[in-house]
Amino acid sequence: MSRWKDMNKDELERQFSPSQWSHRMSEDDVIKSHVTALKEGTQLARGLAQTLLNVPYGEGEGEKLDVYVPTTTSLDVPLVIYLHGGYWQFLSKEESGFMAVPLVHKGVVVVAVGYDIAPKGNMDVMVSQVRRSVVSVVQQYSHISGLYLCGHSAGAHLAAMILSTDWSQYSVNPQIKGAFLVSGIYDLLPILSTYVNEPLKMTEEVALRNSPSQLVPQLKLSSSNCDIVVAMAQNDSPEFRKQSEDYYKALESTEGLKVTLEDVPNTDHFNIIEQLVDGDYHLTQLLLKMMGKS
Ligand SMILES: N[C@@H](CC(=O)c1ccccc1NC=O)C(=O)O
Repeated sequence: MSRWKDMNKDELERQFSPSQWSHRMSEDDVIKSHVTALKEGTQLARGLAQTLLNVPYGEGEGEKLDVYVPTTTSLDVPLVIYLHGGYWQFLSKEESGFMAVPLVHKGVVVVAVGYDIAPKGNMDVMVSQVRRSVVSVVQQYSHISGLYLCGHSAGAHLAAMILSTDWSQYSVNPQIKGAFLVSGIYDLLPILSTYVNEPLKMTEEVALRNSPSQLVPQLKLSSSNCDIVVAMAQNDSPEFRKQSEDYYKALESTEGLKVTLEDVPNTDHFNIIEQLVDGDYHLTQLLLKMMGKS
């Protein structure tokens, strides 16, 4: 039984308006504060780490990524690829280096991927871009000790689509050791009739082929050795939380996968990811532990 099918448009749009569910601030303020926190964190990271900015991973203008490099003599250097959120229509890699602050300090490479948000890009384009960014990273950084993904909101959707890739059509087969999926959307059908889809203009067919919930068998084939953390905020809306719970259940019933559901207390859709700038934050610790770097 899915609840979203019984909702009128207003209720559905409320469920998929993360800013309406924060207990900390007004709708406008929580978004403003989110963008400021991500920007400031990214500036901090760019001051602390060695950076390679605007590295192309494809021919397109928007197909660039930023690399945050630790100064380390260790041979055990994991790499995390971060996919930013913003409903596939806001934000960019320019606000996406914040999580490098504690990670680079522990000897982890962080890569923030840029992709063409709507209306320039559409769902098929964005999914293709982030998949190709992973291929490019694997080719450039063959000496890393492990490849990990982290995505927030729409970025968690894109990370889940990467895990669900049939790599036979690509030049490499990336072995992703772990994935952190934070406050994501894994079934795109409920947003089809909402304001979120206005710039995306997805048809039902596009939504279905780009829904990780429909691609669990492919994920099982492609990412069978991957540690997956599905994290949701205590104050995410019920439908957002249901997206994480349902995806977790679909993955959990799959033999061989290591999947955990993290319900992060005292967080909302925005500060659940903003706090990755802090080395003491529960999810930062969990990510470091996953990479053997705590
Ligand atoms: N209408 C959306 C807007 C939104 O999700 C958003 C806007 C700017 C930057 C990031 C956003 N979302 C999550 O990363 C909301 O209600 O939060």
